[in-house]
Amino acid sequence: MTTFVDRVELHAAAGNGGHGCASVHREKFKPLGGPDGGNGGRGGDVILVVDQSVTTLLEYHHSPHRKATNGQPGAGDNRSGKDGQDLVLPVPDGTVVLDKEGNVLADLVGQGTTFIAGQGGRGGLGNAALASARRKAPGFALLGEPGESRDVVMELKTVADVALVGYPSAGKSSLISVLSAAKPKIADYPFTTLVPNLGVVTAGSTVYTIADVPGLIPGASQGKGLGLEFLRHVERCSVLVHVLDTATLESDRDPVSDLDVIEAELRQYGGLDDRPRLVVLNKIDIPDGQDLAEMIRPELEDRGYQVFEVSAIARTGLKELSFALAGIIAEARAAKPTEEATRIVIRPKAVDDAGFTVNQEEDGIFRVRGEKPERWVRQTDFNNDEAVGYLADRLSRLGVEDQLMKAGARAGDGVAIGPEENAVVFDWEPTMMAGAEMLGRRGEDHRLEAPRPAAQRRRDRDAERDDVQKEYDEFDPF
Ligand SMILES: Nc1nc2c(ncn2[C@@H]2O[C@H](COP(=O)(O)OP(=O)(O)OP(=O)(O)O)[C@@H](O)[C@H]2O)c(=O)[nH]1
Ligand SMILES: [Mg+2]
Repeated sequence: MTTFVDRVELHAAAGNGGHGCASVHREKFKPLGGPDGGNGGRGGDVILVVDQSVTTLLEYHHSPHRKATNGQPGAGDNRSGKDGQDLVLPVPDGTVVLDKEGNVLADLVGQGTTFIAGQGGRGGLGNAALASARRKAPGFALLGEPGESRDVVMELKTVADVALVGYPSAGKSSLISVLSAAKPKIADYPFTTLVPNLGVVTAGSTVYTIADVPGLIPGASQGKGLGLEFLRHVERCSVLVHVLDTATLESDRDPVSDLDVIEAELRQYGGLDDRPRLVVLNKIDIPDGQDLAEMIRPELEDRGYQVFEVSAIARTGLKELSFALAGIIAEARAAKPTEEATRIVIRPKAVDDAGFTVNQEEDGIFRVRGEKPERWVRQTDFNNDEAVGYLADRLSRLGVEDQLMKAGARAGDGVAIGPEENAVVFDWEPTMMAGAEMLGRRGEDHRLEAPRPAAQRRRDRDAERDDVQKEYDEFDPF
């Protein structure tokens, strides 16, 4: 039996960035030759790419954890670390990527369409790159950033040429099993098919795909039964085939009213009106079925349908059906102007790149959120005072200090940078951030210290800021 997995969870872990290197050039008779620590390499991305030769998500069902390689650390003598390798994961055409809450992140259609599921971490700058007029020989380097780790859900919206629609037990799965090499599960009770099956049919020189999906019942378009799940798959097919049961034992049904019910559901769902349709009358191996088929054929043809009488069990009428479908598909393909150009899906930016927010929380802590401040914190080696000072300069230049002050933060207040689960917490000292390791001064109450007059404080800060500003005008690594 072929297993068809159309919904999987993927845990994508991008590679970490390599750390920058802090090193001093050494040469005979030149004891202090200047900083020459190289930058760390970028961590590899985890990238999803549509590959039309891939038909299921089964592989990710079996091994859902995927990791790209890390960037290498920088080295002395200005040697940069090697970048990590991107991990390219092939996915079937029609894969929809969602987050855990069910929001669509990307809809991947067309060979080569890509989506970055996990972004590799940036490499840290080495001390050579961090040198500036003011900081001629930095004794520190930036850390590489951890790669992005993300859980996504991938769903397959079938991209088949033909969709078989009909009531449960009309014989859709049986039909696909005899038209193609697919071996779907077939049983004698409703809703056998829980996920779509995909079969490949060869008729003459035309090769096309046919999707077998869960049976429809009245109310499907409103989400009854597996209706919506099912209709999601039909959306992309270019031909619809009504599979009608000519031998149903349910007394209140007959093929023509079945057809009306299904058509009403399709109309309700919408967007499928332009798709060509044809009708298959199945189960004519049963004598009553054969009689009924002959009786209703004229009515269906009057409605404009091309009608095929078949038996999936006795395998009759199949050739005519598969060649008729091949004809319609060949025509549809010829009418399609050109192959859709490869579309690159660029992941939307999560937060405003330049911005950050400061909020005081219930416990009195001031929380700073924003891409840059959070990144800078990740890049900082808190065991190195100079690196911590550099971080303080960066934050001050971005205006984080100003905002903290506006939000009412006072010297000694707790400031957290980053999300709740993963933040770095400081005791705040204006224009000088101390690392968490320097928190030892318990018992001192900053509020008791005589504060500088506000105007003086501002002047001092501005003077310092100008200095920092100048340095940054001269050099900004990002
Ligand atoms: N006699 C006869 N029985 C058939 C024929 N085609 C299918 N059946 C039987 O009808 C039952 C349902 O067939 P399926 O192929 O599972 O029907 P389905 O349309 O896929 O059903 P769902 O997946 O529930 O929507 C099975 O017991 C089949 O053996 C046929 O041509 N003749
Ligand atoms: Mg079925």
